[in-house]
Amino acid sequence: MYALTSTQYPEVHTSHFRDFYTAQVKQDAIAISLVKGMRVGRDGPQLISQMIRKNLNLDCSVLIGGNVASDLGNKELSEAVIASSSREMGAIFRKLFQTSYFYVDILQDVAGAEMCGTLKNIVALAVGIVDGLDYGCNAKAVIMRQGLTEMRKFAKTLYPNVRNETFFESCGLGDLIATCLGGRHHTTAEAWTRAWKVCGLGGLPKT
Ligand SMILES: NC(=O)c1ccc[n+]([C@@H]2O[C@H](COP(=O)([O-])OP(=O)(O)OC[C@H]3O[C@@H](n4cnc5c(N)ncnc54)[C@H](O)[C@@H]3O)[C@@H](O)[C@H]2O)c1
Ligand SMILES: O=P(O)(O)OC[C@H](O)CO
Repeated sequence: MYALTSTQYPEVHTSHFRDFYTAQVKQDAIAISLVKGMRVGRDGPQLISQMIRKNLNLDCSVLIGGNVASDLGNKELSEAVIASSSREMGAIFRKLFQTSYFYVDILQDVAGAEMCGTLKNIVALAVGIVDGLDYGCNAKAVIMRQGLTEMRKFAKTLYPNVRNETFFESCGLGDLIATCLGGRHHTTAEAWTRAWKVCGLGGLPKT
């Protein structure tokens, strides 16, 4: 088993990366990405799984869910999906990840699951701003519901074959709720908004 850290992903499109890993990874290896995000370059948007598939010539699955790391570390009940090109491939990875407190479902919509994991962070920023403004539950419900709808529309614009059902799985609605309740994007946006209310834009850090 060979693990890449997220710090290695920005290099994944380079020939250095390809030469280095193809020398070490067996031809019949299979890959799974745990990264939430995508690369948008001059050649257009690319999912992490697409980059791995293209550059390393490996079949690549993804694991995505409402999985705040500290909760998982405490072995609290969590769930995720593994999205793979086939159910057989998903079943291989499920054996690796599923535990008594971490339930893993299998999907065959890799692009849909990965787009969910990427786009939910934007909705979490908006919910953090709403919390920073001390609005109540109604406004947060609006942002989360409309956010999920826009996630689906945007994903389908880029990848027309993504499935509607994917957005109601753990990678979609589940991850959206977890991130909006306790993720770092939400926490950062709330703190930024509270600071803005006190200091105004001039008092905020430039980064
Ligand atoms: N922490 C969680 O609760 C959690 C849960 C589920 C999924 N994930 C996903 O796992 C991945 C890693 O999350 P993490 O919590 O380990 O994040 P982290 O912030 O702890 O680590 C990310 C690392 O990436 C590096 N990095 C960021 N941009 C870079 C760039 N352009 N070039 C080189 N290095 C860069 C940072 O320096 C950092 O070391 C993310 O895709 C995240 O969405 C995290
Ligand atoms: O801390 P965040 O906002 O990156 O969210 C962490 C995970 O993606 C939640 O599933």
